[in-house]
Amino acid sequence: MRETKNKTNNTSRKKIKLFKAKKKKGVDEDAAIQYLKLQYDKITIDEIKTFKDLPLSQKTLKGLKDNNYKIPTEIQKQAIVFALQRKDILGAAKTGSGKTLAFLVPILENLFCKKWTRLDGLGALVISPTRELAYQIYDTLRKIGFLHDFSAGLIIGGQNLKFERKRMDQLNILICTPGRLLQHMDENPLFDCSNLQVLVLDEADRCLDLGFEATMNAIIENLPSERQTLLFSATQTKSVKDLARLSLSFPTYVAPHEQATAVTPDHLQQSYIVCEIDEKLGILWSFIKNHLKQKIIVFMSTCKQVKYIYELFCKLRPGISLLALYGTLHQEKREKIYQDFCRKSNVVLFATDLASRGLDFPRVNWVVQMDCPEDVETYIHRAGRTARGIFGKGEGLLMLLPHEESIVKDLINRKIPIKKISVDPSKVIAPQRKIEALLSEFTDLKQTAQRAFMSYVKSIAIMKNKAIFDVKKINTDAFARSLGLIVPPRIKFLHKLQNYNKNASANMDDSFIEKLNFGSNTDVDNNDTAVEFLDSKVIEIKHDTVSKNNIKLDFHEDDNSDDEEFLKVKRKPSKIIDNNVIVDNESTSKMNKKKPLTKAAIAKKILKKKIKVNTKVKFTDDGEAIEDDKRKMKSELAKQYEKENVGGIDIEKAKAVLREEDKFDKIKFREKVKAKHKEQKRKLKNKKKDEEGQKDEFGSESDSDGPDLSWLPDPDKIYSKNSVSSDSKESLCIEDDNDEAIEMTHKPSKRKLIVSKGISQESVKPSKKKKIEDISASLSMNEAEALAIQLLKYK
Ligand SMILES: Nc1ncnc2c1ncn2[C@@H]1O[C@H](COP(=O)(O)OP(=O)(O)OP(=O)(O)O)[C@@H](O)[C@H]1O
Repeated sequence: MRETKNKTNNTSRKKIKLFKAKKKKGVDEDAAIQYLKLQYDKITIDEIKTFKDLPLSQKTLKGLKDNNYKIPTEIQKQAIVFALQRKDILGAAKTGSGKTLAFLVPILENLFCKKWTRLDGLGALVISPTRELAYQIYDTLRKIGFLHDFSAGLIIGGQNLKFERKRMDQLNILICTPGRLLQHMDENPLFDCSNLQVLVLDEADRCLDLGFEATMNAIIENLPSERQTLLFSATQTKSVKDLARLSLSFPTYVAPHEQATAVTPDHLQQSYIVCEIDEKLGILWSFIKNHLKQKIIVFMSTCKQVKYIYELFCKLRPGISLLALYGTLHQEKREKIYQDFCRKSNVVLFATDLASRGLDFPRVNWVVQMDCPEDVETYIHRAGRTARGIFGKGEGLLMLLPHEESIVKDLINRKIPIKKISVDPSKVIAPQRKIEALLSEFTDLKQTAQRAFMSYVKSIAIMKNKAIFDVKKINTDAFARSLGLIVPPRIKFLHKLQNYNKNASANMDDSFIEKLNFGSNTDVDNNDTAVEFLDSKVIEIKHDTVSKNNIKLDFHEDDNSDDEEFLKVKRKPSKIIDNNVIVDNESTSKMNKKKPLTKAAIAKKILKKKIKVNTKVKFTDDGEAIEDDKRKMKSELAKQYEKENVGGIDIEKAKAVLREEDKFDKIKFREKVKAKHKEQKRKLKNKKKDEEGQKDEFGSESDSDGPDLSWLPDPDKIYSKNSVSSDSKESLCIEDDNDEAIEMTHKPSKRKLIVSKGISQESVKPSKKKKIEDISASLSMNEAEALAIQLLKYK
């Protein structure tokens, strides 16, 4: 009993302990939240040395500590404090300064203090302009928020929409790209943002620019107005219009580096070179060959350029891993390339501006901007892929064409310390002959080169800053040759431009280019003459005009290497219609739409070229040509036309020939009809004759040639009524599942002779039948049997 008692006592004690612990936890949490909230207004930013000095939950602090985040960066200190005070924030800080944590920590704390649960739905929304950046943010959130009980989701294009759909109502924190988010808002009934507490736009200026305008407007419309809004970017928007779109009237502007001497990271060494367009490829090749132990990102203007340079360099084998990241790649490939670049060291990543914003590739040594960036902002983001974090170091190299050098002024005006350097010509090796040989060997590569050429020229033509980007100043022939194209692809709009130049000495203004058609078709002429197989000896490019004052670009080798890389940003290219008005892609694409290419138009094009159409000849097994009478021309005019025909079609003559041929066809048709009628008449006559012959001498019709069996008794009179006449085969029509009528022949079931005591019931008269039934009913079994035997004998 005692034992039992003891046992009981133990159990109850345990239970009490458990209960108490739970209650304590809840009480502790409430108390902690109360305490934290009280601290929010008492924080002095200057006194914050470590994350512990911030009023953050234990769960968040542990998450930060476990990931080695101990000392907050300037933007983190300021933004976290203001965000905890529930202010809207406009955050601007240098690239790589830790803006991601500056918004993720407040999100966690906000929801934690509100004791957010799964049942409360979506509490925070983070929008990123690219999939890779969204993935990166999600990854950081998972790392620092692993102790919290919130559910987080990554919603980006290229993923399984069905999978995302089902789980949408279970998410508390959503990291997404604008397009995919809007898709869920529009189509997914489980998407509910009515309870949203925090909205974050990372790379806010990009999210709010023209490319995303319509999508973002639609998203913002659907969000509750009562929310906290945090905007972050290294190149923050201060546009009143943008802020009004987000209903931000008095956001707190947090820009810890505003007074800094440079807007770019302190340990980023930046330089630029000026070269001719046909020297670029050789310089890039030489640069890579001189930095085989480094991690490098090379930015180019278009996807097609990236594709070509990547494929070409892979074939040229520089002796370092090569990767390419651009938007037209499949999502899975993009993810793999991103991961590969993060993991690898000694690697070159060729990328478009998709990879220019936000991506945090570890230990990148060099950022090379092979093409002039669209604007200063793009330059800052591209260059910012290196020298990241507190101790990050890196170098940036910008390649400019002589007429693009004016951008340097803009860079310097925006506090970007950049120096001009020159290339040591003895170190530049352009594998020109090798490239040409490769292009003549691989047709696909040549086509890729042509596309790269076209896409670059077009990208320059549609740039809005005409003071820097001038398509007329590009030596397209030299550029094509440098890509390995011996015959430069013909670009229609450039041709028009040249003709215009020749014919009119009038001033060439930008409006002319703007009027030209920049449809998506690349008007590449495929009439390149075959490239001769040349000796693949490497040619050295001599640079005679190296300025003595310029610092020499040191193509040193360095063992220090690391790698990572990433994605591309989808941007709707803007087009200038006049100098002040920029219109987005959608509207311009409508304007630039070419006439639809119909079959008739294609045919006309071909005919114009006087192509002689092949004739089809059929042969017998013995190899003799079978003449097709139908296709033979009959009229003299047609025969003469056939003889004369040298290609193409003389429409008028062809019409006359057809009219002549038509006469012969009509005669032939009449003859055919006559013959048909004759045949029908003959058949009718024969049928009549046959019918007459089938009648016997008594004039009766016989069904068959067999013996006359008419004397036999009618079987219907012998068999029962239930049985079916042997002559009658029923045809049934049954509709099957496919609504097709199936004809079924009904065979009667086996006939059963129903004979009552040997007498056919049909053969018995009804009055007699009644009598027999009466008699048999009154008799016993034995009597009935005896009667039946007698009757049989009698019969
Ligand atoms: N407090 C910190 N202590 C140490 N490292 C940090 C800290 N905060 C951020 N980092 C690291 O710095 C790097 C850059 O951070 P993050 O990507 O957030 O920069 P960013 O300001 O968003 O850059 P960008 O403007 O290019 O988007 C990351 O590798 C991150 O892990």
